[in-house]
Formats: sequence, structure tokens, C-alpha cells
Amino acid sequence: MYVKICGLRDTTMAAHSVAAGADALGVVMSPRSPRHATPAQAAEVIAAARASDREIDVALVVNRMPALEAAETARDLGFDVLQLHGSYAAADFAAAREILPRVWRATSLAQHPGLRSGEFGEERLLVDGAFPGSGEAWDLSLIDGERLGRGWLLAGGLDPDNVADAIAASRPAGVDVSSGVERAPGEKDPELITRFIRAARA
Ligand SMILES: O=C(O)c1ccccc1NCC(=O)[C@H](O)[C@H](O)COP(=O)(O)O
Repeated sequence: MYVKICGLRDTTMAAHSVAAGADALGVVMSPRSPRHATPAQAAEVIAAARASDREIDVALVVNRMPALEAAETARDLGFDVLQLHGSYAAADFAAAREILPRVWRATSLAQHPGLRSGEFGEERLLVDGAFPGSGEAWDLSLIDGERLGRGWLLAGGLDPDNVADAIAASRPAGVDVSSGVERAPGEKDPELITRFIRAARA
């Protein structure tokens, strides 16, 4: 089970996530988010991932930045992946991939009921709730695993207590969490991170 911890902003929590077994880290650059990171904070998270002897994917997560600007930012700061959230078009993904080959698409099934992995040429599809980073649970019965295809990640309202049931119900290739491993908006809790990763892999 591939596990991504999103909304990281400092060395301590990034290093803790890696030590606890995370496969991927996310850094949010969205000024309205309580997890908005500066380039210096992004550099801390990337450095913590690079210090590991495992390959850790570090994703720049954006929802309003123009796709080209986001891809250039991700490339220039040294991210592995660009995660585009929300209403980006297929052409945005094509343009972003010219600059950074690994681009993930994050969107909600409520908004896009016919979703399929790879339809925008993305490396991975992240199936999220309607309000990214809100911690709000959503109706997992909307998920049709066969339609979604392979390699997709589940996100939205997950936490250490519900992630095992959510995995059993929807059979994703991986999970992504932000609010569910925080003690307050934007403030990660190391114990919750450890518990989340253990529960996802149990
Ligand atoms: O986390 C945010 O504040 C955020 C803001 C704008 C765009 C995306 C954002 N987060 C993206 C993520 O990948 C979250 O981990 C995902 O939406 C799940 O969030 P949560 O329900 O809080 O676990």
C-alpha cells in the first residue's frame, strides 16, 4: 500500500513521515491553504526525502496556479512530481509534462463521475473529496474500481481510525492524507502519522 503524507512544511515532520514508512510527501503551495509552504520550506521537505535510502516521491500540490507556472516551479525547486488539483484541463497536463514528466491529477468523483486513470495522460490519479485538504469524508460507494483502472490513490477525510476500512471498501493502490494526521489545521502530529501509516499497511 503506497502512502502519501500531504501538507508538509518542515524537516522534522517530513523526516518523521519518511522514517514511519511514507512513500511520498506532498507540499502545498496554495496561499489560501493552512498548509501553504514557502520555497524554503519546500526545500526542507525535499532534503528530508533525499536523506532517505528509499526512493521517496515529493510532490508539489497546487490548485489555482497556472499549470505551466506550477510545472516550472516544481522543476526549479527540485520536486519529483506535480500534483494538479481541481479544474485543470487535459491540455494543462500536456503542457506541464513538457516541463516535468511526472504529473498527477487530483479531482473528485462527485464532480467527475466518469473518471478514469490516465485519461489526461497523468502518471497517477488521486481520487479526492470535493474539498481538498478539508478532512471531510465523502461517499466511497461512488467508487467503481474497474472504471478507475490501476494505480489510483484514495484521499479525502482519511485518518488512522478509518483508513483500513476505506481501503477494504475501495481497493486503491495507495492512500493520501493531510488533515487526518494533524492536531490543528496545518499542524502535523507525528503520532498520528505513524498510526496512519501502520493502519494503512495492516
Ligand atoms: O491540503 C490543502 O490545504 C490543499 C489545498 C489546496 C489544494 C490541495 C490541498 N491538499 C491536497 C491533498 O493532497 C490532500 O492530502 C487531500 O486533499 C486530502 O486532504 P484531507 O481530507 O485533509 O486528508
